[in-house]
Amino acid sequence: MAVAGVGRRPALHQDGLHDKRNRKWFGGGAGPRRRENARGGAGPGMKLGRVALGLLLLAPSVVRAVEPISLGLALAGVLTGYIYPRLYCLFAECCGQKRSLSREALQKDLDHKLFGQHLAKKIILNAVFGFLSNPKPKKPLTLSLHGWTGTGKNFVSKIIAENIYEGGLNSDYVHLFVATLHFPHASNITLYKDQLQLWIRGNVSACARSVFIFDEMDKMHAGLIDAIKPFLDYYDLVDGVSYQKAIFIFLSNAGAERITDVALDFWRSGKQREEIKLKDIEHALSVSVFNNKNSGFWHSSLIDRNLIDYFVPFLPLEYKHLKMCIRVEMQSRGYEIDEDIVSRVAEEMTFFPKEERVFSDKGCKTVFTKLDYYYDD
Ligand SMILES: Nc1ncnc2c1ncn2[C@@H]1O[C@H](COP(=O)(O)OP(=O)(O)OP(=O)(O)O)[C@@H](O)[C@H]1O
Repeated sequence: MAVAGVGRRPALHQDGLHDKRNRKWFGGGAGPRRRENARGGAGPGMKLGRVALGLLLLAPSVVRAVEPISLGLALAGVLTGYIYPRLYCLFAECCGQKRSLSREALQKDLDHKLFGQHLAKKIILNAVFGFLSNPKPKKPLTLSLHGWTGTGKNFVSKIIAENIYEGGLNSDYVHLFVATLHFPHASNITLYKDQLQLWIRGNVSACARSVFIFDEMDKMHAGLIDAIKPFLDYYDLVDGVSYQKAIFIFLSNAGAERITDVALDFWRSGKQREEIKLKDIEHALSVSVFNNKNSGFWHSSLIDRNLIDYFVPFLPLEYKHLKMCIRVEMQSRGYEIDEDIVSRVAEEMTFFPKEERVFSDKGCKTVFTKLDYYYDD
């Protein structure tokens, strides 16, 4: 993943006004890197190719009139501008979708890897695949993932990224903003707003199918995220750029209490958590996020104007889910699954509410480090 301001950075497209503006990125040292050309996008090479192709298709009499050198040049144009980018994209990552993108692959990943999140699975599968299959979306896809720590929000973002781009989180077209890292100082909010707009504009200009992930939304200064409102709205173009194919994912712990209350009510009344429906949570979640000063969305116009497509609840994880996470980790380290160790690691975790001990305090986070204790050879 291109972590904004750290390591590989999102590209800043420089044209006109933006080229002359201050390009220093406050949140993380050096400024964003410029991408010269979006591979696979309709760059100048592709346009040249199309023009050349058009020339070749002209009436034979015209073609006959063209001397061999011009014809050769036109052919070269076709090769370099039209065929080469396509050949290139067979071997390297290009802006756009993964070649093998399929609903089945995304579903398989979610079914096999993500535990205890039936609502998130269903929403994400339908929302992401529906959006990617739509050749002309009216607005970018915006998903706001909410839930307790360690319940899989970052994990799902990774699965989404991997299903869109071969490089997953390491793709040049996937960008991560971390509130405490990139927007640490409340006094710089005006500057951050400018930077954020420039950065997103630059990357979407270079690749329409860019993915932006905003982690720690609950630590984002109120009002900052509203800077990107014009990009999330139903506009065909904003200053000549279309944002309609981009994907924005917001991650937050805000609203976790509300989600937990619903999950606990179901548990106490003896119902299966899988019986929880989106309608049991979604509205209350959006209202609570809107009214929460520490949500990053406090009185945000993104919610007010209905620009968030889905509020995705992540349910708190239970003992059985921790065991599933531990088994996966054992397998990935090449160990035989030892059910005795699985139970011992899971029992070391703390659970809430105090009396009933239903949900893991830290979700699946830290189970992996606890496992080290049993394999310290
Ligand atoms: N529901 C889940 N199913 C499978 N694995 C999970 C799940 N939740 C968490 N994990 C595992 O725990 C790790 C940490 O979870 P993750 O970073 O996704 O939590 P998070 O919800 O983003 O937490 P935070 O709110 O603290 O950022 C993941 O990389 C994954 O290995």
